[in-house]
Amino acid sequence: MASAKPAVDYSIYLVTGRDLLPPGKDYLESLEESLQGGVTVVQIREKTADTGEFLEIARASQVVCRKYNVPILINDRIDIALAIGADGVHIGQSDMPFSVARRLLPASAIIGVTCNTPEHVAQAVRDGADYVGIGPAWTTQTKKNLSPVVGVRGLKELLAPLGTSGVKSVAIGGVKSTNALHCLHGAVSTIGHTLDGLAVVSDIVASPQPRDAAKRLAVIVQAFKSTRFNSFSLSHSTCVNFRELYTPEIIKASVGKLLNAIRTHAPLIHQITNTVVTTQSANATLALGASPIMANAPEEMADISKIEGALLINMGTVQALDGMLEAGKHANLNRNPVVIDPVGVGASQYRKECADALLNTFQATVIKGNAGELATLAKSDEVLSKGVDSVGSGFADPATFVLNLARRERCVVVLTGATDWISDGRVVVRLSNGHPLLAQITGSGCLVGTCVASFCAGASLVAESREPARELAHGDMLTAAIGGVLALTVASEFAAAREDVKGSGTFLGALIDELGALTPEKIAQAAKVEVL
Ligand SMILES: Cc1ncc(COP(=O)(O)OP(=O)(O)O)c(N)n1
Ligand SMILES: Cc1ncsc1CCOP(=O)(O)O
Repeated sequence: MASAKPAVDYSIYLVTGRDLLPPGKDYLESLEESLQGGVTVVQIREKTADTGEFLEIARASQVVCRKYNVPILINDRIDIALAIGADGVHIGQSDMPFSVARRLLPASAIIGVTCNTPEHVAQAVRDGADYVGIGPAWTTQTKKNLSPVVGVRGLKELLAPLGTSGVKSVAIGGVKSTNALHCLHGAVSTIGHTLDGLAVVSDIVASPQPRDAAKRLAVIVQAFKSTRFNSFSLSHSTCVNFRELYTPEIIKASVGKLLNAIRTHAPLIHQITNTVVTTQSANATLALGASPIMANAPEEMADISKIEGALLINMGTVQALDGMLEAGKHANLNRNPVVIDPVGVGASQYRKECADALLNTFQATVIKGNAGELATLAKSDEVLSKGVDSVGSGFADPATFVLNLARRERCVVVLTGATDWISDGRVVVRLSNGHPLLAQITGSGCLVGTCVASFCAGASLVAESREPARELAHGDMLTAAIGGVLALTVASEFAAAREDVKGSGTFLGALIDELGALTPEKIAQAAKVEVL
């Protein structure tokens, strides 16, 4: 074993699995190709080999790893690690206790520990582990007796106990190039702790081209790591003064540009929405200048999400959860923004489970809801719901609430009500437009979701940077969310002021008309925007 602790780059952590090799693919050839593709650390995991065979495989693998100067770790077997002088070991919760492994191994040995709960992580930190393998992030066929899936949002909870310990972390379980960016972006603790890498078996080993498979992952991890603001951590506000970037004047001007972009490009707004508001949502989309498509079948999601636009998932009548999950995954893959409207999420346990499934399966760009809905998502009992409505006067401190929820869910949060509150985890904006008649029509909140999705598509179309390896959605989604809310609330004021509006029935028609008649100038004149 080497004398000094090797510096390990955990970015692309390959765990071997010979059973998964494609027919005809040689193990060592696959390993070497994956190293050429950018694997930065290798763990030899042999669940079926006897000791002699394991030793032979480990030795042969070490020769290949040394050629690329990549550290080699051994799964479970301290004896094999000692025998070949490996760089370290990976141990699970039911393997050799950490203290014994530490005693048996040289001081220079890297020891990594599997952690499935925050308590496991806290213990690994106390023990002095070098890194933790946290997960399972998703379900996988690769490991028997898999622990319960924690999901991307669970990874974030597992990162929290690492604190300032310096212990490194990799996510494991179902990690693939198709979900890698979601995993990295979503798994950031509230104090800004990010993953150090991704641990992968099948996405590389089962590939006939492991070099390409490793490269795909490496590009994503490197791009994520090089992003200056890859987390919603407090440190942001010390680097950039966001309140200078987002003044009310700048916001109003940017919203106008997004409205023009929608009108010019008519982006596709894919909406999986409830049966109550489908027609009015489609009409509102058309009025704004975008192009609606209402499509629920999982089979069509891959095709629909290839067209540039945005996705709205409205949980008002959850009839198509499979379609919603599939649509969200494909939207992330194609870098289309995703707006989630968790309508009535507090009304039933089923809806709560659906919302969890959605938020763990793909990364939302914007979550929009009333106080009761967002309180349910945040697991707060400060505001209660009755059906799809919020009960009571709302949060005592809505600004802090939206800021924290945005940081927790790693997206823009829109809290609707008489006053609307919007945050991306860095800036909080208060909007004070709207009219009481909005409360007299069904689905006015759903229309906000439609407008926000349309503006997100507009923001994506005019985005200055388009880096698919680094961004799950291109463009300024904070401004987009503000634009969507302003469009509906400002239009509602114009509609309510019309002489032909006699009540809620005529108001709805006038509202659609006024959405169609909105201009950047009208929005800029009427918008009541405060940046807090
Ligand atoms: C990086 C990494 N994380 C977790 C595991 C799982 O290890 P363990 O819990 O010991 O289960 P087996 O791998 O032995 O099935 C891992 N191997 N690597
Ligand atoms: C070893 C291990 N530990 C938790 S999940 C897992 C297997 C991960 O394999 P894959 O990357 O193919 O999902």
